[in-house]
Amino acid sequence: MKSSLKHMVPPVSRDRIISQFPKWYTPEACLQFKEHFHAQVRTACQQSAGTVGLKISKVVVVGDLYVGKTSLINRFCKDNFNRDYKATIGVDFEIERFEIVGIPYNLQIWDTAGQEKFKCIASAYYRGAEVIITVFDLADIQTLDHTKQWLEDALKENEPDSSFIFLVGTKKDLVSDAVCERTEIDAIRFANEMQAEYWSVSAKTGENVNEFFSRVAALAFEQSMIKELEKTMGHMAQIGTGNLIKLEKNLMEIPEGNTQASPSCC
Ligand SMILES: Nc1nc2c(ncn2[C@@H]2O[C@H](COP(=O)(O)OP(=O)(O)OP(=O)(O)O)[C@@H](O)[C@H]2O)c(=O)[nH]1
Repeated sequence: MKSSLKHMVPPVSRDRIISQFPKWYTPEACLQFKEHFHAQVRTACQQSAGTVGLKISKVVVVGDLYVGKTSLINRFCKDNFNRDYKATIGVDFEIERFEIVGIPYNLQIWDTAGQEKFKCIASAYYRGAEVIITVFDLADIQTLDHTKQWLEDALKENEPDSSFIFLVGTKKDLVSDAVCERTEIDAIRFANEMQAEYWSVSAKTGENVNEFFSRVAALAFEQSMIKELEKTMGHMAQIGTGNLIKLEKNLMEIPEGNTQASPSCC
């Protein structure tokens, strides 16, 4: 059995540096099509590099038991893979360090138990998730059917439209390309209904795992920077006049190519 909350002190690891906006897996189910960080975010990062405090975003990973949630996280955070199954008891978490456009940034990744008997413990940790990752097994199509329920449960604990949602098919190494392509058609339909971005990955081979988490980190980081800039702009408007000025356009509405700054599906 995997222990719950076993390490309160995260292991020291090297920062993962992201300077370009990582690409989506498929344009048919992607949250944002842009190729660059938002201009205002880039400028703010350059101006404040070395002076801002550490930023952190919470990620929760949910899905049926045995779909490979722990393996996905372990492949990314520890670059290892264990063939033996050890059920997660309740929850566990890892912290992964990034440097995005010069700013230090952490993802706090919560691994939750898929077993029914641990569900009430795990669901207590859903709150405040900037990212919800719903996982299914590409080799077990039934687990895809259950992802909507997992997402619904996680969304109940969070403010509406406050989280980026990802749908991830695991164990890509276990299915042929033809089966993977067929399953992806259903998965992409699910992802669109869930307003999620879709990825197929393998924890065993590592295929798409780093690319996927880089995408998660970049989207969550940019979103948190935009929120902070909006707060600062609102604050400056208040200081400037002594009265509350309602900003006509907020940063989220500034068009930049086909950027979608809010967590919604294209
Ligand atoms: N071939 C293959 N096996 C995988 C992959 N990912 C996970 N597995 C195997 O699937 C089994 C379940 O993996 P876990 O990561 O423990 O599943 P989980 O979703 O965390 O399960 P719970 O903790 O019970 O919720 C293990 O035996 C893993 O070795 C993968 O990408 N490829």
